[in-house]
Amino acid sequence: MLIDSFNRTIDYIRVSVTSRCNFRCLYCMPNTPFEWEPHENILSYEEMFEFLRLAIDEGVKKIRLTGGEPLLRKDLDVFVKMLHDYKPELDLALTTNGYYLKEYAKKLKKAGLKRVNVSLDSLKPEVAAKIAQKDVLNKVIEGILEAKKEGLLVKLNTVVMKGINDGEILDLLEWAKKHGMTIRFIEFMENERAYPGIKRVSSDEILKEISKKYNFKELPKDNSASKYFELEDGYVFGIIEPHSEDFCKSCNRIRLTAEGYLIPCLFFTESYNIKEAIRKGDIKKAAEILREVVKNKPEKNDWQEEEVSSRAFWETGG
Ligand SMILES: Nc1nc2c(ncn2[C@@H]2O[C@H](COP(=O)(O)OP(=O)(O)OP(=O)(O)O)[C@@H](O)[C@H]2O)c(=O)[nH]1
Ligand SMILES: C[S@@+](CC[C@H](N)C(=O)[O-])C[C@H]1O[C@@H](n2cnc3c(N)ncnc32)[C@H](O)[C@@H]1O
Ligand code: SF4
Ligand code: SF4
Repeated sequence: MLIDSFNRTIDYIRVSVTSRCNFRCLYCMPNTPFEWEPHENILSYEEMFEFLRLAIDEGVKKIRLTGGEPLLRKDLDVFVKMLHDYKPELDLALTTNGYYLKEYAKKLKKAGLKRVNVSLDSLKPEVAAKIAQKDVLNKVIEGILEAKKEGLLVKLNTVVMKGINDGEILDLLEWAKKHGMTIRFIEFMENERAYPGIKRVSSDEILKEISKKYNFKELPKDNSASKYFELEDGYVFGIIEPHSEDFCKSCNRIRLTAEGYLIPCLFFTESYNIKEAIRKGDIKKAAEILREVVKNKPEKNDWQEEEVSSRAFWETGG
């Protein structure tokens, strides 16, 4: 079992399979990064699997594939199948911008993927295009509906930004409700790479907007990043509020990047690399690094102190 210095059990790994993306979201990667890692620096699926097998044997129960845009990496379904076949009861999930989901949903489901979380920031084509800096809405919606049709459990993620999509909170909630999907509204996490003009909408403001039309009650919190709320008719939505004081108390996760960096926390730049150990077949060393990362997880992020992170979301996978 992996337990950190604050007695939190770490049983969730988010794996960024590629840093590349076909969107340029204002809150994440508004500009194309200076240069991409050369191919030889990227872990192969087999190398990632070697490490993840070790982590699973140490108690990891949930693996989420993310990016950049994970569906840009070839044969993602093959990787999903490797993980699923190793431990079918894994909570195996994907976070995607949805653009290529229509094509991939069936294959991913067949390979053993259970869940998919899709970013949906607006229902207005021109607003979605402003945020992603590309005309994306139709393809994203088609992808979401196809994933649902294939029997994947679908959640929606919305980063709420002042003056951009904060007028659509109720519309997005009602769209998600109509389609039987949970939506989570995310507080923008201030980041040096984001477009400078982006302003966060707080969880209180989001809840206030929803309360204009609905009564709801907060549900007991588990170790998910999200708080969940239930409307009177039983529909459940979520809020992800990393600026709140108790957000990190239930942290159960670390991150692995495509270049082999293990990252103790989304906010900080600290990282450790397992590539050399894995390429040498030195599993003992990789296990030592994994324990070191868990031991060095910080108690909490610095968004709570109104600081700005310099860690790129597209590398860590969010
Ligand atoms: N600050 C912070 N944000 C996180 C963390 N984990 C996820 N998020 C953010 O929460 C949002 C939703 O993340 P997802 O990729 O859907 O993953 P998840 O919330 O773990 O998904 P579920 O397993 O369905 O609960 C994204 O904006 C992530 O960047 C975390 O450990 N810290
Ligand atoms: C980095 S993306 C990678 C996966 C995929 N490309 C996507 O957009 O879903 C993972 C998550 O990070 C979120 N994210 C990126 N930058 C963020 C920021 N500055 N604040 C809050 N959430 C952010 C996205 O909304 C998405 O839910
Ligand atoms: S949030 Fe996802 S889709 Fe948007 S730029 Fe970042 S990695 Fe790409
Ligand atoms: S910000 Fe860091 S410590 Fe807090 S929940 Fe996220 S990864 Fe964990």
